[in-house]
Amino acid sequence: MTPLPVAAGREVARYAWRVVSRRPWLTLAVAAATVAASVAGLGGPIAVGWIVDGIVSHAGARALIAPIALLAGCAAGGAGATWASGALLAALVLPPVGGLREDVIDAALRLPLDRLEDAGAGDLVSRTTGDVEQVTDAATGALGAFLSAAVTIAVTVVGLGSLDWRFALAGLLAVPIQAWTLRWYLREARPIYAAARAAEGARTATLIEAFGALPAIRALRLRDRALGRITTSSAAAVDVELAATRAATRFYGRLNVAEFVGLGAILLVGYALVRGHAVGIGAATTAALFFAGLFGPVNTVLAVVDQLQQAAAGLGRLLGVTVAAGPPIDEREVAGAVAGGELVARDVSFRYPGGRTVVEGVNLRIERGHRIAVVGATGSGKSTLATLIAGLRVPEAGTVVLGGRSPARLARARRGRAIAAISQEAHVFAGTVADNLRLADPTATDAHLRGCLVAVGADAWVDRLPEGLETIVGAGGRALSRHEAQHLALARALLLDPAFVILDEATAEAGSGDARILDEAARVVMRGRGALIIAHRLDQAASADEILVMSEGRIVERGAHAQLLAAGGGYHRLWSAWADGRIQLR
Ligand SMILES: Nc1ncnc2c1ncn2[C@@H]1O[C@H](COP(=O)(O)OP(=O)(O)OP(=O)(O)O)[C@@H](O)[C@H]1O
Repeated sequence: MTPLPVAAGREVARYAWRVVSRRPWLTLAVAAATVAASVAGLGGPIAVGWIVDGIVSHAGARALIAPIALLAGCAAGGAGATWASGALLAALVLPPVGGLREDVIDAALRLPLDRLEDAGAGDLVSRTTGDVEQVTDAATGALGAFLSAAVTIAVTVVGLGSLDWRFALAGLLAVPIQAWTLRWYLREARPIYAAARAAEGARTATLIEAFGALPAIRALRLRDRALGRITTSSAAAVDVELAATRAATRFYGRLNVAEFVGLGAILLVGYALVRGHAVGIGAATTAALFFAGLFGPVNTVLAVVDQLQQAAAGLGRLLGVTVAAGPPIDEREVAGAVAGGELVARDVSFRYPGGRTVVEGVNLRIERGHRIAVVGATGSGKSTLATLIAGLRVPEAGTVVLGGRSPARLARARRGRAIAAISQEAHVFAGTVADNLRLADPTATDAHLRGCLVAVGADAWVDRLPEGLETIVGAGGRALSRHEAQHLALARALLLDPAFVILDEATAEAGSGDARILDEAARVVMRGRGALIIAHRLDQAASADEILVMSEGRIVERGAHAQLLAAGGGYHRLWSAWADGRIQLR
């Protein structure tokens, strides 16, 4: 297994920059509100300093008016600014972050099938769940906390310096300890969090595998083995979590030492400055309170740095999928490629990771209006060839092109009208029958949908459904038979109106009523288009313009039905055996 790529730090920074630079005024407003909230936070210590000075100089009660007014003003202003900075930051970052999951799934759908298979479902699932949540949590909480704490620290250091530069210097004594602590923590934490994400991915993969194989696990009584694997992967994840907690505890312990050193230094400097009449007791009090007010923001910055780092790592994993998929291409490029005419495969070879070559040196040319059928024994590579021609997999050697573009590239179009592939597993999406059809064209009217169902002969059974087109089907709805699912997929392909169709369906027994209906529907879908049919029943191949006979990944014979029968070769033998019912292709 090769996990999907992770975007480099540069890509993550570029994404963050795109988010803030797209709305510069909003970004400036966030900065202004955050600074205002931090400045307002200094009002409390200053007011207390004034009160202390008033007490020391035996001033009357009137001396309290100014500090109380300052306190009230700063409290009201600070509350308003804090609210504004949170609301503005949310308006800035939440819309792009909110769309991340959809963007990643959209990108994953544009990736070649083998790339996704090689990465395993667990990788994509953990990215679209754990990583998206981490980034969203950071955007809604940690990012705001970090910004406001960082600005508060900067403003407070300036405030300390404005009282007396020696206060700022004393406060900065804590910085080397904090910096060292942070460096130590990040060095410790980074591999721990990377391991935690990996362990979580492995645990998800084990669970998905176990759920997927539930019937086999039951049938073969592999419960203990499956449970054992889940327990091992869970224990590994828990161990890493414990290591992370231990590191965090030591981290906070060391930060307490930094606070002690900094506050001690400020008090000592304050004592010396007051004795030397450089500052008043009020200013020294304000300085000590300023510094004590830094404990929270410093802890916040240092604590969320690590959450932000994890979120940045998660963002890297999410952007990695979009970078690997490349940007979506638009309909004009698809139309240009289709206008280019033929779908051509040259010397195409392919093997699954770690396996033998299953398609080798295949050449074929599909013109518009022509039908090519591929026949061969089970396992000869027909379905794999279909996915290569459809652009769902990328050849290991050789090329597949349509109008100068690779079908894999064209498959990145959101609604590619170049090539439609119908596989053996026609998936029924949860939703109404109409929803299932509209995946091909979201703007299609009900009349248009009905037209497609009538054309492929599926209108009769759809009309018999309790709510016709509006009947809920798929998971949680009415279950459709494989034949109905295939029929619906053919109607959807007709609605998509592609230039080429690749049909790889094997749902019905030869000679059955279902087979005749699906064959007729397939003929309607293929009409006027270029078509590649993976013939699981030889009668599907007989009327094709050209038949390719595949054996162990190679095309060993090619020609029209009559021509191949007359040649008396492999196709002749296959046909005779099939017609006698001695063999059954899949
Ligand atoms: N996803 C996969 N990963 C690894 N090997 C695969 C995969 N799919 C197919 N194969 C192997 O590739 C070879 C060709 O399979 P393919 O499905 O293309 O043949 P086929 O002629 O279409 O067979 P069938 O008619 O049974 O579908 C087989 O040996 C098969 O086991």
